Amino acid sequence: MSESVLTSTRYGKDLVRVFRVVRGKDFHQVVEYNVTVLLEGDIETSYTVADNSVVVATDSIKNITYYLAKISPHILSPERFALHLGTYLVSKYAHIHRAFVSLEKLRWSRITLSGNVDPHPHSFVRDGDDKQTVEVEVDASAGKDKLSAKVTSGITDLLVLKSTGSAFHGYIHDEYTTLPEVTDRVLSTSVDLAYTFKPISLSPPTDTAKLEFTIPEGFALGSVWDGDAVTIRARNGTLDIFSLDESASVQATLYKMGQRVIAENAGVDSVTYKLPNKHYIPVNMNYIGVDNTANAEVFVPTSAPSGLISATISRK
Ligand SMILES: O=c1[nH]c(=O)c2[nH]c(=O)[nH]c2[nH]1
Repeated sequence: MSESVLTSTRYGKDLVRVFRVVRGKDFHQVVEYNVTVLLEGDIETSYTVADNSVVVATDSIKNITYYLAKISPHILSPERFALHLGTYLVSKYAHIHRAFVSLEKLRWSRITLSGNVDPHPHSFVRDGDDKQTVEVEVDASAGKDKLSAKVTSGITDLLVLKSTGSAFHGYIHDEYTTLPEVTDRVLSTSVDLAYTFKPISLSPPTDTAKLEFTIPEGFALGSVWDGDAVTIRARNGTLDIFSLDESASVQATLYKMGQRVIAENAGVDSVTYKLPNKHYIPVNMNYIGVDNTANAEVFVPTSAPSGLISATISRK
């Protein structure tokens, strides 16, 4: 026993599902999040000597998440809601020094009815499996009045495919090579990208009971760090490059996507892409005397194994 030592601790609530409606006069706005909240602080004794007096129950962490979803003016912005929740937790509990809030925002887009141009005021459709992601770390270890935060946001599960405009040749040929070189192929990937904003300092709540909280100026709507605007630009830029690039490889296309995110978003320091190469393999029909190679039309979609190409592109 004496040869072991507790070297890190972190705990909290995972998979908190929360939906919020904001009722305006003419329009409703809705958000659905999957939230994870983890805490670090002076909690070692709960592990080492079963001291529960230092434990904010994970059930209470869940309740705080719902309560903030009810009262936070920042609920519609995943970055700002996560910052509010993290800031609240480290401010309320003296012995909690860091809060890690991760959330996924599911797509609910307004329905436009047939024959109408205006979107419906309170009906929505899940128009894609891709999710907006946010990871916020609120750090109070330098003092409760000196809060700082790191914010990483992104997109995951954005499934794309192009039926031409992609080649792959010139790679190493040796005794292990079976892959034929191609000047035209189907390219498909499920885009996962995450961009890191410049670090920010936060104003702690002036009154934790009233939950007054000042959002850092950078994350105000319309600023270069406005999370929703960055997400829309990153999504559109990624889809543009994917469609327009005459792809020499997933690697080369990925790099162009990353350059575009850095160029278009002054508040972003770096962006990491993870792109699985979801292979579509032409079916060999030689056995029946049919050529399905040069202008292949029939493919086997394969989910495994897949290539996995990743890189981080940073501001110089
Ligand atoms: O774009 C690609 N990059 C690779 O590294 C690779 N490797 C492979 O087998 N096919 C591909 N395609």
